[in-house]
Amino acid sequence: MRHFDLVIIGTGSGNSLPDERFADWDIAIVEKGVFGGTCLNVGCIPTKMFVHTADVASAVPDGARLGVDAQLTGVRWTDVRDRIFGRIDPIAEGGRRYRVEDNPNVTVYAGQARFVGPKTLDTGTGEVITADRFVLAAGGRPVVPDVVDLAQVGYHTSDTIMRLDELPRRMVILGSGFVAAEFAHVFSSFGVEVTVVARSDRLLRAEDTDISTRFTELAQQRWDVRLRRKAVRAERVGGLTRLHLEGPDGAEVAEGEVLLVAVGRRPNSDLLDVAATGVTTHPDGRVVVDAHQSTVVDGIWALGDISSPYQLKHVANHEARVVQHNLLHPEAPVAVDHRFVPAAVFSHPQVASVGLTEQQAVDQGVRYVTATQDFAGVAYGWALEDTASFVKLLADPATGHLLGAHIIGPQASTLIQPLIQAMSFGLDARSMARGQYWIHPGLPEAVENALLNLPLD
Ligand SMILES: Cc1cc2nc3c(=O)[nH]c(=O)nc-3n(C[C@H](O)[C@H](O)[C@H](O)COP(=O)(O)OP(=O)(O)OC[C@H]3O[C@@H](n4cnc5c(N)ncnc54)[C@H](O)[C@@H]3O)c2cc1C
Ligand SMILES: NC(=O)c1ccc[n+]([C@@H]2O[C@H](COP(=O)([O-])OP(=O)(O)OC[C@H]3O[C@@H](n4cnc5c(N)ncnc54)[C@H](O)[C@@H]3O)[C@@H](O)[C@H]2O)c1
Repeated sequence: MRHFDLVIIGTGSGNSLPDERFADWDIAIVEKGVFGGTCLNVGCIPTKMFVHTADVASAVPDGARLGVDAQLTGVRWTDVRDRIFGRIDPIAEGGRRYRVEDNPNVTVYAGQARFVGPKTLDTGTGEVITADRFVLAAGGRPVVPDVVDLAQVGYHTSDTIMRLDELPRRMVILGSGFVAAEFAHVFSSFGVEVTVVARSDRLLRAEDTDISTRFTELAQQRWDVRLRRKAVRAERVGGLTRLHLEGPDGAEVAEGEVLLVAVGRRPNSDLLDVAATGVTTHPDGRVVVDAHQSTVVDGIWALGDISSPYQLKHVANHEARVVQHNLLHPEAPVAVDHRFVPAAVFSHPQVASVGLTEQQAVDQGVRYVTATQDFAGVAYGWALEDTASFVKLLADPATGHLLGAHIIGPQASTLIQPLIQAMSFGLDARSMARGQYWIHPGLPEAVENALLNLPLD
């Protein structure tokens, strides 16, 4: 049985670990799919390439509002798809080739790994290996809900929906989180009639209530949004998938040529059988790690979606940097920093957030004040003829330190960055607002005004 210094399972953020500092380590990498993981192949990167294309398409009919009459004459779906994956697929293959051909100290196993004993791994290639150290970076996978006949009828997840052969006329999306909001924007902008089926009474309900309420109102203008619905059964009739729902008005059906299931993701710890090596998991399947990303087993670390409370690439990358340091410097380990984790939903409109929502501040009994600023109240908002977008801040009234920031509107994912910076470096709201110039008449003036609106002590 071959023994390694280090085995890395998963080539998403895990693939960034071995650099020149590991040149004299004997390393195995096990990957069951293509190199690069979720973000590169089926996540952040292709979705945002589709989202930008959707933004361009949806701007055409939107022009009429401003006096620009233009017509969208078509979206060449297969050209869009092939442009995007024509760029991504070679990167994934290049990543694999780099490890296989250019890293003499790295052995790549192309198989689905599974622990079969303490620090003993079946690589899924017919070879079982052992190692002093393991890094579990095997990510997660889409949850498939318990809906009668769903498996027989067939469905897409975010893993497959971007590779469709043709655009459907209608699409049903089950779920109301990040994936649902982004793909509803993409496909509706391309001319597909989208029905979004949500269990809750709001889309993006994990966001601050003011934000998710506004997002839901706007979504209802673009998509057929069914709230408080439970999907109970699926059937396929005459080329259509029919999703049978139960809701406040009784039984009903949502139907389309294509069904996208987007009800969350779960960690791959079960398929990896981490228990066989003594690694423990939370009830939701996340591997238990300490502040150093170390599992309960000495010499086994975990990072990213398999263990993190945040299923986000920037978090997986941060945790990978922590693990990398701790592998190299076990005598001086560093801790992970999850204090101010931001996220953005690249839908239409965009939503971005960091820190506490108002509901969390109430639940935690934190003393806070809030302020909002509509984009409509600043000059660039006039240029946009914006009526729906706003910035909402929460701050400690005594110190002026920001507790949370939430933005809905164009460029929300960019506008929020200085607020993340202020929170991360302890800059108070007044100093941030008045200690720097704000370019006039830029959209960040909405952030400036929100800061000034805070009723601090
Ligand atoms: C549609 C979509 C859009 C997203 N958009 C964003 C975004 O805009 N911004 C953002 O921050 N995050 C986004 N995310 C989340 C982000 O993609 C993940 O948080 C991130 O990729 C997690 O990285 P990871 O390294 O933990 O896991 P992954 O990237 O999932 O890597 C895990 C790897 O392990 C391999 N693997 C799994 N099990 C085994 C096994 N048993 N044996 C061998 N190999 C195995 C998998 O094949 C995979 O390559 C998105 C996710 C989805 C699904
Ligand atoms: N822009 C980004 O950063 C981005 C984009 C996409 C995905 N992601 C990451 O991937 C994760 C997974 O995305 P997601 O949208 O699948 O999950 P999600 O957790 O964002 O949303 C899932 C939604 O499905 C609902 N749901 C759960 N079970 C259901 C059921 N049986 N029927 C109907 N609805 C049900 C939940 O209430 C929730 O609203 C996200 O949490 C996020 O961390 C990030």
